[in-house]
Amino acid sequence: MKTALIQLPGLNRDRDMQAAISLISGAPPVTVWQTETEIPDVDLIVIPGGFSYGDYLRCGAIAARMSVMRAVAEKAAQGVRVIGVCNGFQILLETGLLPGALMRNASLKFVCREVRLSVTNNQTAFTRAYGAGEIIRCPVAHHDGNYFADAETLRQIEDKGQVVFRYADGTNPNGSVNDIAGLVNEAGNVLGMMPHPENLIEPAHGGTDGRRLFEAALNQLETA
Ligand SMILES: NC(=O)CC[C@H](N)C(=O)O
Repeated sequence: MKTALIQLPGLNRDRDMQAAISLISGAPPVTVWQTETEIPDVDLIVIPGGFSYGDYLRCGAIAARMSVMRAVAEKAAQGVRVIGVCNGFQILLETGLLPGALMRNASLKFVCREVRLSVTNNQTAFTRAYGAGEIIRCPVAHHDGNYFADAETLRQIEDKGQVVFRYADGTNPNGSVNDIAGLVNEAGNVLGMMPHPENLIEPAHGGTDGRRLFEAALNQLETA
């Protein structure tokens, strides 16, 4: 499996994502700079977290207008898997590849802590290695993670099972509606999530709950 990592000024989780992909797939991702208009032939595209363009205007708003995101949208339409984590999730929402928006945390403070997630749909390409309703640990670090969607959109994504991760055990760190921590598009090949699974990959991280997400996305389950 080949992976492309989208790079923009201000992202700071690119090295963590690179390390996770390399460890799990055995090959480092190719880095694709924001001004590129084409993405090489890959099976997975990752958009890491951070602070693209300093979070000016709205988190992810400027990044979403860079040419590389048009290329990501084209690949997504062809069925290529896409994962956006934290700022990557914000960029996917601003690009329109996922529905809804991420507002300022309800506390109006940056939160950096570990939360618990329940896997509310384990029938996707990204979550199929988890049990249904399994509770996993995952770190978060953001100030704009408060997921919101209008009532009609919310009804649709809930009815279609697009919500794949919810904050569990009262650990919702940001006020997200319905405790939504991560969701997929209708086709199921684009995942956006606020928590950072790339930071819980090897025992030195204090746990490995994020590992199975990448193993599933990279089709590495049989060798796991
Ligand atoms: N770790 C991150 O990706 C941070 C995301 C975003 N810039 C925020 O603070 O909300």
